[in-house]
Amino acid sequence: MDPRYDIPRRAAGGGGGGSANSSPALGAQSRRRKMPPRPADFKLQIIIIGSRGVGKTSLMERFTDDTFCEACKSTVGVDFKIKTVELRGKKIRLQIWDTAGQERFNSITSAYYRGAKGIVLVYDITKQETFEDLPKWMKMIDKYASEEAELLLVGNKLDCETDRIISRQQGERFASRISGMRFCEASAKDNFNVDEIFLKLVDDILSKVRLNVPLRSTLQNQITLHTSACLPVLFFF
Ligand SMILES: Nc1nc2c(ncn2[C@@H]2O[C@H](COP(=O)(O)OP(=O)(O)OP(=O)(O)O)[C@@H](O)[C@H]2O)c(=O)[nH]1
Repeated sequence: MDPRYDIPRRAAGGGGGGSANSSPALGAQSRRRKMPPRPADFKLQIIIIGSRGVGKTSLMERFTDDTFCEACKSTVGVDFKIKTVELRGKKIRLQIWDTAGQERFNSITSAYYRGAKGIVLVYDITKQETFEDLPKWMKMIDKYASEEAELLLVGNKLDCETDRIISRQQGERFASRISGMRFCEASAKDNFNVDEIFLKLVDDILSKVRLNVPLRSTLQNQITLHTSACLPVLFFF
């Protein structure tokens, strides 16, 4: 067995003694395997913010790994995951920053706002205080984020409809008062609207940048990390 290719050696030599180059079959195989993955066309950062326990980590992990944790540990400082998506025929590498909801980490998390091209602000539809905290998060955005950043308000835990405290209309009304802010409800647990949140945000970022300056000069070379997966595009907005 050739340890490099996991291919039985006899496939290379046609009965023994032949070199790898003498077999068209292995030649094609090895060429295929050596092909480096197509590099991302664009790279951009998205930050997820919101009060403690609203489901920021859960939304990120559902999107990047399609997993859900019933009893996650609270995030300390910041964490991130990478996911590569295909959109408008382009390969886009997303670096998603998951921030701690606890106020004591604000001095750490605020440092990550500046580089974000998209901001996902999350509240829990079953917890009044997480909705009341939204103006506080908007102040953080005004203070630390780029004015160009795309904003998306997410009411999470839609699967808990019977415990709902914040109506959809309240969420929509809050978002409508902020210029350019989109709104949706989602469930990390049920995997409802999760891909759509991130893909729509990326699509909005791409549209906006395209109107102003060439994408490559603004979005490329911000980060260089490994690739994980590709997704189809499904919009609900
Ligand atoms: N029912 C339900 N529970 C959820 C959902 N999303 C998250 N949770 C639960 O809510 C709790 C908090 O989720 P996290 O993802 O850790 O919340 P967070 O916003 O990252 O919390 P911090 O890191 O403390 O800021 C966990 O027990 C999750 O299982 C959801 O869509 N539905």
